[in-house]
Amino acid sequence: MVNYQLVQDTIQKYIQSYVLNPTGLDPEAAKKLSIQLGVSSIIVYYFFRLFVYRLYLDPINRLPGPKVGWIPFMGNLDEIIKDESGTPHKRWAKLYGGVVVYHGPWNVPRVSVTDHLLLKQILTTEEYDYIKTPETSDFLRRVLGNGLLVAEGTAHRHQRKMLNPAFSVNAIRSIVPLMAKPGHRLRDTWLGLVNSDKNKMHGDNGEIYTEIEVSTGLSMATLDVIGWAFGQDFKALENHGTPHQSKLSRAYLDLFSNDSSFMRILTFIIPVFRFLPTQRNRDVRRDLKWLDEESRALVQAGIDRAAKEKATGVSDNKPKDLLAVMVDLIDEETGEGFTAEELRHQCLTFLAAGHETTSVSLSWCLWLLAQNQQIQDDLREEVRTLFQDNDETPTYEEINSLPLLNNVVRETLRLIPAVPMTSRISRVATALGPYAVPAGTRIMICPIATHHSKDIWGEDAEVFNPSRWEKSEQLGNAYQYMPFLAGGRQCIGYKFALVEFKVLLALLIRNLQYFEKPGFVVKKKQQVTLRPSPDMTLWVKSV
Ligand code: HEM
Repeated sequence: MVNYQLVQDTIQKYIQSYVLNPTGLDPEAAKKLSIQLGVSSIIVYYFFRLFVYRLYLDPINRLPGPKVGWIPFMGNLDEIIKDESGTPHKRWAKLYGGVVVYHGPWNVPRVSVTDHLLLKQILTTEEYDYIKTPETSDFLRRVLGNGLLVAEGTAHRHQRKMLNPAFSVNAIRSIVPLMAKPGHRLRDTWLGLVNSDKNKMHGDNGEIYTEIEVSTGLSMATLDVIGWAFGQDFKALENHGTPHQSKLSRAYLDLFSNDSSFMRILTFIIPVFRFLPTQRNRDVRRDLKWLDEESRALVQAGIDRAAKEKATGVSDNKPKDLLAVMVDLIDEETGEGFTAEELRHQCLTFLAAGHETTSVSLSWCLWLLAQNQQIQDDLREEVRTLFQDNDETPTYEEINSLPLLNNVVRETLRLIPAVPMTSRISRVATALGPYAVPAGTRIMICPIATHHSKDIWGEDAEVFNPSRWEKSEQLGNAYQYMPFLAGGRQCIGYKFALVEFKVLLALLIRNLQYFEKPGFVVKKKQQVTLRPSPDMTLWVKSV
């Protein structure tokens, strides 16, 4: 046990013999002086560390990059907050090249990489020398569980190898019919609104339109798709706004809401603020509790279903859902499958990573089509060929056979990638081109910057032009076009997402026409994904 009296006596003895006796100060003045000295040393230390070292002495500053902004200790945050997500990074890439240093909160240096060869090095050749930043992983782990998205090193390699079969073409082919169900529901909901007297608006041309906030419906529909993929009908869309709405959909709606309050920005700069007893923090804790409860029930139901089907032999000829495949996965090395708790974490990962990304992409896609009526008409015509005999449940092959649908999806993900930026931290000292990069350096990977580069895509790089993909063999390589990232951590669900995107879009475009709402100004806000802010609202007519 610490003897505090002894510690205090010893300190006093030292102050007496080394400070008071030589200087002749009385104890009160000495106390004041030592407090002053202590405080000024702390200020000098932090000034040196956060300002002098991070901006001038850290060797990383040899890389080219912009000067810091006017907010003290906040690096280039003024530019980052003022502009849309990725815009400063695009500008810096153009001004300074494919590898740029800028500074984040507390002047922490960040290296933005847009050069495709260096991206290949980071994402593939030296993949495991770069890990996700601990703050991002800690934040994501709270919502997504301890699954594939936040795993690192051998744990990641192991989980990825085990989970790959669940996302194979064969596995996805069998769930395509399930993906169509939420699409039918959402289309019918919107058609119902259009055919009702609600939300009617008069256009300048004398026509009558229905105003629909599309983001929420799309979010509920994509959550339902993942629900079906896990063998359950979440009824997120059906029960939205009713007392029967599930805790799962309420939690996700709240967690992914467009909350850009001052407190949220402060929490981003000072992470411990998330422990303050604010209403927002209380809501987040409640949402996480709900996710925990619901994911437990979901996984247990999947395990019970699999056991029952095995016992009765029913499963043999039936296509398996994603959860059933995951329940059956066996690690070749250990002969073990996932435990219920591991399955729960992976499910939480797929639920969150899978539904939000696809729903924001669909929101942006409808908005782009609303601005490009000719492309929208052409797409509708193409899609109608698929639904000629009124069978609205396309197969995997059918949905992938439509060239314009394919190009519209690719182009939407190029122009407005749902994940415009992601970050890594170098685990070991390395070199990026001619520049030495110390261990612990933050690396920003900005697909949006390469996606908008005129050098790669030509003068119309920032224009929605699906026809550019007709000559796709001449277009950007895997490290220039990367809505799903590239390398060993490329989105495991990308085939699932592309098919889901196409199925939902085809169903939603068949009988509905989308228009921009006059005067509606929408911003692209990055809250993990690039969300429309405010929620996307369009004018709609039936056709
Ligand atoms: C349009 C839809 C989607 C987009 C744009 C997208 C994009 C991405 C991106 C950029 C990453 C890499 C993040 C990083 O490492 O920093 C990623 C990872 C991941 N995505 Fe997706 N995603 C989509 C849909 C889905 C779906 C439908 C699922 C699952 C059902 C899914 C599951 C995952 C998982 C588990 C990871 C982590 C992979 C790993 O680290 O090995 N995503 N996604």
